[in-house]
Amino acid sequence: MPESLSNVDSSSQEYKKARRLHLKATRHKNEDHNWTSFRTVEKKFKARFPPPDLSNVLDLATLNPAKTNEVQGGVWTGRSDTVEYREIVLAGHATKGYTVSQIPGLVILPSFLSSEQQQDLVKWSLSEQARSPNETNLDTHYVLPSEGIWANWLCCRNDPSKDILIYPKALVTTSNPVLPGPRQLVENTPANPHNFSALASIPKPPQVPSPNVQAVFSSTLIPKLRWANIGWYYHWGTKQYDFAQGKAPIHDRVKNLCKGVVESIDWGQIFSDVQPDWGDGEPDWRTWRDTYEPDAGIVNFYQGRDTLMAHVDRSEVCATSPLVSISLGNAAIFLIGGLTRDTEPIPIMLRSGDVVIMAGPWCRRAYHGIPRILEGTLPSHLQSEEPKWQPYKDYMQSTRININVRQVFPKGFNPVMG
Ligand SMILES: O=C(O)CCC(=O)C(=O)O
Ligand SMILES: [Fe+2]
Repeated sequence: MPESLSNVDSSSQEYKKARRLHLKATRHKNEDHNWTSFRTVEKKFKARFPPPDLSNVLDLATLNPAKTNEVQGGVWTGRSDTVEYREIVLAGHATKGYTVSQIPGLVILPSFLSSEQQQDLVKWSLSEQARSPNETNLDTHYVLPSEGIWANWLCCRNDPSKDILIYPKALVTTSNPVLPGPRQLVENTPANPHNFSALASIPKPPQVPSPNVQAVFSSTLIPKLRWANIGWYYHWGTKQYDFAQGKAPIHDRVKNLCKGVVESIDWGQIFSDVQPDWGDGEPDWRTWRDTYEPDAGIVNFYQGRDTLMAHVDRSEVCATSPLVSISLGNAAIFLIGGLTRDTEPIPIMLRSGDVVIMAGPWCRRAYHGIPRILEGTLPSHLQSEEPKWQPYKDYMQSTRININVRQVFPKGFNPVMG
């Protein structure tokens, strides 16, 4: 058994069941799959049996003495010496940053957020962001309560007499074919300043509500929440922003946090020894302190077995501007590779409170994804017994939240006015 899995109990019923299922599922394993390098690594981390070996996973928490309990208390631990990286100093911040030589423009800030900030962002994601005027995956199929699905659930959790049924949209609109679930794999044209008005004019038909869903209580819907948009609305069918829908406000809490992250990094240090090809344009990192202004994003809500397949986020006109990605709750394996799926990705452990920044032309075009949420990794500070935290604690037991914030347009540019 690999060193990193020495805590797995191979005599347990659960392990034996996983082994039985694995043997059944791999009866035809000698067949030639023709997978890309990315797909092969994804498959490895997704596997329930044998559980993945994390000895090649970059886990920067192992460098931090303050994280010893969290790291050693869990089954899942990676290592700090799997790839070449450089430590960077963050202006005005006590924690450290790291840049990985193999992925120019990737910056990892382990434990950047305090326990209080993590709790606040979990609350914000559920109670403020996953409700109108923002869109969620549930809006396609359900007429959601105006106070939001989370507030509705909090209220009837203590008083079942307040439980109201949430009705399917198909009952109130004309019904049509059922669409596949969220985050379908659609190859889209990368946006840039020259083609964005052509992309903006591609028809963006509304998602069709399923005629097969039933009226339900909010407790049934909460575990089905998968995403909520931030700022500009995203059209999943075409994988382009739908500017005609306008823009939901982007909360100061998140905007200021992301601006603080970008300002704390000395980008000269990041791009001093690696010079990715900036194409026709000048390297714009010199101006990010003034020009970085997030205007879109998504909050991803992952349940235990959810994954996010290899993809590139290329719908933003600002193709090099930093993308700031915040991890909360259970830990995950993040894979990041190269400009095609044929580059073998490097696996990185992301824990609650970590922030990742993908910046510059190379990193912003690198394939990345989440093949695995690591069960049982909710840190103790998110398991507080404080009464008001109880609903969040319960929900977070099996959840990872990722707040993924982007800049679509140069600061001050309005696509409607031009
Ligand atoms: O969950 C993550 O850490 C990454 C999410 C992501 O890549 C995305 O939302 O585009
Ligand atoms: Fe992404």
